Amino acid sequence: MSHSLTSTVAASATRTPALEIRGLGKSFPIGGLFSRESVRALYGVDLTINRGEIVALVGESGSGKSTLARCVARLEKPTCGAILIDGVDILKRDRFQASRAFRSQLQMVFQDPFGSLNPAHRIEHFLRRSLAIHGKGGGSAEETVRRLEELMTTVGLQADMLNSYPHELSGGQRQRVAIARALAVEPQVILADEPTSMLDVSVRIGVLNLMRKLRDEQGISMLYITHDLASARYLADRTAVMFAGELVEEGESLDLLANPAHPYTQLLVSAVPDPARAGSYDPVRRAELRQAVMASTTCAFDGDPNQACSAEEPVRHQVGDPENRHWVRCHLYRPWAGAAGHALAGEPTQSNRPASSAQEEASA
Ligand SMILES: Nc1ncnc2c1ncn2[C@@H]1O[C@H](COP(=O)(O)OP(=O)(O)OP(=O)(O)O)[C@@H](O)[C@H]1O
Repeated sequence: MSHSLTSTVAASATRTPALEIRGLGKSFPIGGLFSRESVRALYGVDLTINRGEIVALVGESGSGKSTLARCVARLEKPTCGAILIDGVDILKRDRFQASRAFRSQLQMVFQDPFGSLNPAHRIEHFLRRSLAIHGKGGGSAEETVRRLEELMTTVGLQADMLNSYPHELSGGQRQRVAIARALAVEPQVILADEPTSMLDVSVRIGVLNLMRKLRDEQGISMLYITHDLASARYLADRTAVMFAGELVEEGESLDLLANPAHPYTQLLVSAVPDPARAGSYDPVRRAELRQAVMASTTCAFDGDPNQACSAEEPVRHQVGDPENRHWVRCHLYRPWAGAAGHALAGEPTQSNRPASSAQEEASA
């Protein structure tokens, strides 16, 4: 898809998939040359990002977010699964590494705006190179210059900064250059791996607003990887939660973060101070919650983070209104425990358990 930087594309996300991840798995061999041991970093990941949609992938350190990003970016070879862009499985099309055609569909913005720009070159060099490699510079020298300036304006930078070196720019400005470099290629999907985590809090919001603008005005889809739930709520249409290499919950961001159903999501949410929720950050409650989760013997929280739910894998349960496309995979989930469906809510009593739940269970 090609889009002019000045054109305005419909703001609302369509339900047409831009990026589909199906059954993605990745194991890393460990223990040396003759070892057969491996660590499972990803398992059975299914995730769809529609056109003009931002999906946040959240999880704590080690949950597998970066491995997923690296597999999707073709920097790592998945053990199994499929990755489709516009319905075409790129793992089959680009057998060993990312092709130029693939790079023109999907671009990455990395965490470190300092490391991703070679200090020896002026900003103009990075953008001009992207335009040239992907043939997006236009026919004439004037057109290329116009395009360079347009890119700078789009990301909120002065055109005369094209002559600057990376060290002359602030972290936020450098991240904007990294985004401009990705935009130069006119990608359908941007994969942003913790793009604001190394930036000052004061400039983070500007970068998030820029990403929003690109979605709303150009219909670009984004996979936004972060451990910051507040920014996921602010930016992403939907949020998916990753725990020990598996997606355990997904839904519209506002609904999911207001009504977390998986104990892991509840732990993440409980760690975010929120003045809107009275007493939201209660360290005692959080400690109790973590203890309850860890004491459970029926799911991955039972001590071995690489172990799937002990006896059998949990299936997906719809949470609340189907319109919110909110689901959870957890044996502890009790649909009858109320709208929030909190996984750690106790067993239902005769009085709070709807007849329909009992019937559903009986007929299952
Ligand atoms: N090259 C590798 N070799 C062996 N194990 C790896 C390798 N890369 C990742 N892992 C393991 O895979 C799991 C997921 O790691 P990953 O870096 O994807 O997590 P993450 O959620 O991105 O964490 P962070 O936010 O700290 O980057 C971890 O247990 C990690 O130790």
